[in-house]
Amino acid sequence: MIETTLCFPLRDGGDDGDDVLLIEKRRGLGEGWYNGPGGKLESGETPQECAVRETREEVGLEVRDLEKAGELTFLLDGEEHTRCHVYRTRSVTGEPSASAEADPEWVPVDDVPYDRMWDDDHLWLPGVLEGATVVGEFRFEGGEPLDEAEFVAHDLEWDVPLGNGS
Ligand SMILES: CNc1ncnc2c1ncn2[C@@H]1O[C@H](COP(=O)(O)OP(=O)(O)OP(=O)(O)O)[C@@H](O)[C@H]1O
Repeated sequence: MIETTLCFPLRDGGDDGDDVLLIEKRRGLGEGWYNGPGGKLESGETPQECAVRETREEVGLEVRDLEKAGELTFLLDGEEHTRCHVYRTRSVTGEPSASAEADPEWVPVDDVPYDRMWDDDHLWLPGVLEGATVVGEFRFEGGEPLDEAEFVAHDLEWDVPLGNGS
């Protein structure tokens, strides 16, 4: 089971509502799709530390005061494949810059390109960007790699207390 994180930095976008910092992933799992910055936990690291590090490494932003927004489990052919800790934050400093892994872009929350993201994202990300908390389970079938498997079922529970995600 792979343990991963996603971080969704938010800023006030003026009259058009909030913006969220998304990346277009340039390599690896989910290449070519939009997502938040994030990745796999390193040994000895808490999920929150991982989300901060991955955001710094992938897009050059410093994020603080992360709020735990979701706990997602992705199953592939009935086996737990990936657990993903989801965070959001409004404490963001710096200007986003591209890396080998990611092309960053501030996007209005109302214009998130769900048709260019993982098939499950449109089910949970809108709520997360509005401030809700979610626990979800998502079933994929068809073997590795996960990003070529078929999304077949899901189960979501909203407004679950999540603590703050050590
Ligand atoms: C199945 N539905 C899904 N929906 C939304 N997001 C998903 C996801 N499944 C994986 N993710 C995220 O995708 C990133 C993989 O990235 P990451 O771990 O960096 O993979 P990659 O193979 O590039 O690894 P290395 O760069 O070699 O470490 C990581 O944030 C992970 O949480």
